[in-house]
Amino acid sequence: MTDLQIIGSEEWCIFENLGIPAIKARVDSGAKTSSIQATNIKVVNRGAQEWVKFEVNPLQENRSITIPCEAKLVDRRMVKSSSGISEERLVVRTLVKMGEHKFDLELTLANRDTMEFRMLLGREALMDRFIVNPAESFQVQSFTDDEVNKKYAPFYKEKTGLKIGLLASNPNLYSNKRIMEAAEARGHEIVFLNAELAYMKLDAHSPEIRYRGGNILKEYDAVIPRIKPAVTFYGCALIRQFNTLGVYCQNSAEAISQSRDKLFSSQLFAKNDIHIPITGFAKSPMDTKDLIKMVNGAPLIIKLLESTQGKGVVLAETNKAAESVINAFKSVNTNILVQEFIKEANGQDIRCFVINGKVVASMQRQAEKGEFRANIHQGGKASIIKITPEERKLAQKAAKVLNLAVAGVDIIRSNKGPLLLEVNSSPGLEGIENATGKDLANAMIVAIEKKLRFHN
Ligand SMILES: Nc1ncnc2c1ncn2[C@@H]1O[C@H](COP(=O)(O)OP(=O)(O)OP(=O)(O)O)[C@@H](O)[C@H]1O
Ligand SMILES: [Mg+2]
Ligand SMILES: [Mg+2]
Repeated sequence: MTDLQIIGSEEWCIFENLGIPAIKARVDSGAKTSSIQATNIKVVNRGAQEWVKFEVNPLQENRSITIPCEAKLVDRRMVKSSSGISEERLVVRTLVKMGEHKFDLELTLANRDTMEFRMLLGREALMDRFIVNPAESFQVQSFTDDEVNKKYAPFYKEKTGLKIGLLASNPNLYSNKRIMEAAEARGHEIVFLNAELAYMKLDAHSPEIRYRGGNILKEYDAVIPRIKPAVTFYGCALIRQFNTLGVYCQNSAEAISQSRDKLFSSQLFAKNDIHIPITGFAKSPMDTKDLIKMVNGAPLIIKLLESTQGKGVVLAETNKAAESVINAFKSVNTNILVQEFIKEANGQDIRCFVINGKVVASMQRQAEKGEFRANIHQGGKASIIKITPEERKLAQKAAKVLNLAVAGVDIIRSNKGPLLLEVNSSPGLEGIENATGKDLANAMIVAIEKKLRFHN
């Protein structure tokens, strides 16, 4: 017993094989296995042996130093988190150095829980080596702040770009992948933020945004909101919070929420002398007949107030059909608008991509045979189109009225001239980049640089 070394409640560990020069561990005899905070965990096969690639932020309250690590995978274990949910944790084995002691250590990769300490040293590591004196710290070896800083000096990246957050839901979407790619290519740091995993502290003195696990999101220069319709309400609250924290948001919460409300945005367009197809809206089914007459009768279009990808857009061919569809929606308290059908468009519409007030790309969409909706999701085919100066002006004005820095503006060609159909605040990139060959993701990042007067 007597030749066991005494250790304190916190100690420095060195992992030469992982490339971690020093990491402070909480000695935790309550835990069997040791654990380390790890993100971006990936299992890779090397012959018969499985390895794990992961990243460690070894310093407390410092996410700017990230060390990419690799170690042998030795086990997968189910652990119960404090909230009672079981999840799989990977266990790796690697060499640790603590003062004169060098030994193989099993480490659980803890990817989610908030860890004040980036590492816990459990019983297995202590057994037959150390005796814990919880009243003391750094009994094995101790480093001054200066020494720690020196060890980490090579890891400090010189900050050359902006720090951008992509506030969205699915990192695998074409548009999101392209935006991440474009920001990185221009030398910025971009972080994918799942809107539903962020939460806020509302406080006059120290407002915050935190992320699942407890990290505080700070030092962001800009946020690109790509909020899906299902999370508009919460996403916009987050954007306002980023704004409060002084972060530039490429589209504002106000602009996004008003563009999502087809009735409200139609009112804004009408008020600003932007031509739209004749549109009616009524609360009561008592007036349905007159509502139909008001938009010049069938065939007419019925639209759910909040819809995308053409899913909530219906063509009613006769007055009778229109009346029953309208009243059916009303009987389930669904808000709809009724609109004159632009037959002469022949299933075509025009999508203009507007950035900072300019149309930067445009395409024509042609509906599938037998379909009037030109949406790509409804089988529409895209092609390049040269828009008229009038259409360009219409698109730019619509984006301006809604105060959107990035907008997808849909226009339909009618006998009365171009009419505005709607404006999208998170226009998709795939269809229009493929059709036009333009790098719109790059244009979005350049637009942020311009707004922030950033020069590299
Ligand atoms: N009044 C109309 N007359 C003729 N065709 C129309 C009319 N309104 C819509 N369409 C067709 O239906 C498609 C879908 O309509 P709209 O863009 O209003 O709906 P959406 O579901 O919001 O689509 P998005 O995915 O573009 O947000 C349009 O792109 C157009 O091709
Ligand atoms: Mg829409
Ligand atoms: Mg549309």
